[in-house]
Amino acid sequence: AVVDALFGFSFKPPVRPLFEPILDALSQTKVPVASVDIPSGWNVETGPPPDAASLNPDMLISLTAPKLCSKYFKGRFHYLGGRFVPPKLEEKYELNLPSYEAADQVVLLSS
Ligand SMILES: NC(=O)C1=CN([C@@H]2O[C@H](COP(=O)(O)OP(=O)(O)OC[C@H]3O[C@@H](n4cnc5c(N)ncnc54)[C@H](OP(=O)(O)O)[C@@H]3O)[C@@H](O)[C@H]2O)[C@@H](O)CC1
Repeated sequence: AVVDALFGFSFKPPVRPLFEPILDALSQTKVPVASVDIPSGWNVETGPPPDAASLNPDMLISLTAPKLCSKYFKGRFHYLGGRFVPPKLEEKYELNLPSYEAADQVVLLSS
């Protein structure tokens, strides 16, 4: 698998030309791609760019809490990691995080 951790929630489209070949390779490869938090090139809320061939990873590992763009994820496995949110913060922002099993650091949200 290829781990995609190039851009996250601070990415502002359009991608600068220097990075275009990397995003093209990521979106065209037949090797499964595992994206960390935000698939590179996606908007944190609105997801894949509408006017470009975008990256569609096979796996998404959301961090802390799934971002809005995760509803556009069509791959096989969606995990959540980042088991460090204090309960008071979780309540304040109504994060409704799932329960982690035992000492697990990730939880499978959908497959
Ligand atoms: N912070 C936290 O509390 C937490 C953070 N977390 C994690 O960190 C991730 C966010 O990391 P991040 O904010 O450091 O930025 P990220 O989006 O990975 O990269 C920015 C870089 O991209 C560049 N760049 C931007 N646009 C570009 C373009 N069009 N074309 C080319 N380059 C462009 C930009 O360059 P610059 O504009 O500064 O020159 C900069 O170098 C987030 O997704 C989550 O996974 C979580 O664990 C939760 C807690």
